[in-house]
Amino acid sequence: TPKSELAVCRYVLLLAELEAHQDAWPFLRPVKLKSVPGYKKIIKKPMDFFTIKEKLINNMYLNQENFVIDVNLVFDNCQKFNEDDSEIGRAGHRMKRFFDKRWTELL
Ligand SMILES: Cc1ncccc1N[C@H]1CCCS(=O)(=O)C1
Repeated sequence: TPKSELAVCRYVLLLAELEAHQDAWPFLRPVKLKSVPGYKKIIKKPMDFFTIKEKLINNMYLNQENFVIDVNLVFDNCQKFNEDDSEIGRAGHRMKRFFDKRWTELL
């Protein structure tokens, strides 16, 4: 339906903007569980922008809520594992602020 097509445009556009952001580098691919000690044990549901894109392409987001849930999972995992005052922690806060602003602007 036209409504859902417009909704999909919103996810696709926003995902592209997230991936293009200068602070996106920690979130572009799944965290390497073998090279980040503790991550596998501490973070129960890893998520990243590439995985979100694959789910979008495979039509796994039945509604926009599930898309927002996965995006927020990226940032919640980041806040859980990384100090606020760290390179990746700060990038996560900046990316979350950017996403929240753009998602609202595109409403
Ligand atoms: C988001 C996150 N949280 C905790 C640890 C690491 C990461 N991201 C890594 C992703 C692979 C490249 S990197 O290793 O530089 C950064």
